Amino acid sequence: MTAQSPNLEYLPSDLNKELLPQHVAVIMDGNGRWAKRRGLPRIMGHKRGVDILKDLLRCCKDWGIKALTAYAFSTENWGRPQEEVEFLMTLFQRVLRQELREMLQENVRIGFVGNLQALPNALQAEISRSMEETKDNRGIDFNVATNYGGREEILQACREISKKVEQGLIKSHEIDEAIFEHHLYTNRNSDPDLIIRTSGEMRLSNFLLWQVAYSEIYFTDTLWPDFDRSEFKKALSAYQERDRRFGKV
Ligand SMILES: CC(C)=CCC/C(C)=C/CC/C(C)=C/COP(=O)(O)OP(=O)(O)O
Ligand SMILES: C=C(C)CCOP(=O)(O)OP(=O)(O)O
Ligand SMILES: [Mg+2]
Repeated sequence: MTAQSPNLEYLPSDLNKELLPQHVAVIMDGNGRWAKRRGLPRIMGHKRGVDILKDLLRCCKDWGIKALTAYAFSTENWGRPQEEVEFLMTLFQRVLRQELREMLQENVRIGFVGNLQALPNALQAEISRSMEETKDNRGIDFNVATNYGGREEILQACREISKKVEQGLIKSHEIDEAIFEHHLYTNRNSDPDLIIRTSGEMRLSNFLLWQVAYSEIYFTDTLWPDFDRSEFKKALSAYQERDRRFGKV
């Protein structure tokens, strides 16, 4: 996209630029199984998963996709062994620190969605810094869902709106989709056009429950650490075959 990108990746000629999703969301599942199959500790799958995510972000930006949202840690993932949780929190922090400069150069606007106050303080500080420093970038919106749960997001929106009703700032009959969406974590982007879940599981696992109302969903058996550009291209080709009717005929 940008003139200064030295290794700009062009959109494959068999994909239609006019029919690209504006917003892609990914459930990056299968890291643990990928590692296990290689006799490696699960965390090696997460490490490799970071490289895949970085490449996907670059690809989305080069191909003209406006927003990428990645599910990195669910509200239920706290139930994993403590050492895996700790590894993930440290990994998020380290990757943010290491990649910030490049994200600035690449015109990426970073966002985080989820209950961020419950994250370790050092990670919260890194999150605030990366969001602040990239806030004027417009190349692509990159949202990381961390300590994110769709149900929790809906509940906190209800609480915020109820408070405003109590304070007389909103009347209950005025609550509509626009007001509700304004109180969701994801309020800076339109709903995802395409949700991709890797690893063969066919469920949403509490991801973007409100926002997926009319998203196209693509499931693949490929594990996240193997989800390279050619896999992404397959997902986009499948998306371009879909007939999005939005309830109309
Ligand atoms: C900075 C940043 C955004 C980094 C992203 C790192 C990353 C790839 C996080 C995903 C973590 C996760 C719980 C993946 C699910 O695979 P799983 O562990 O459930 O795998 P399994 O289903 O095979 O057990
Ligand atoms: C990808 C992330 C961050 C969460 C969903 O994957 P999980 O592995 O936690 O989901 P379940 O298979 O347990 O539903
Ligand atoms: Mg999993």
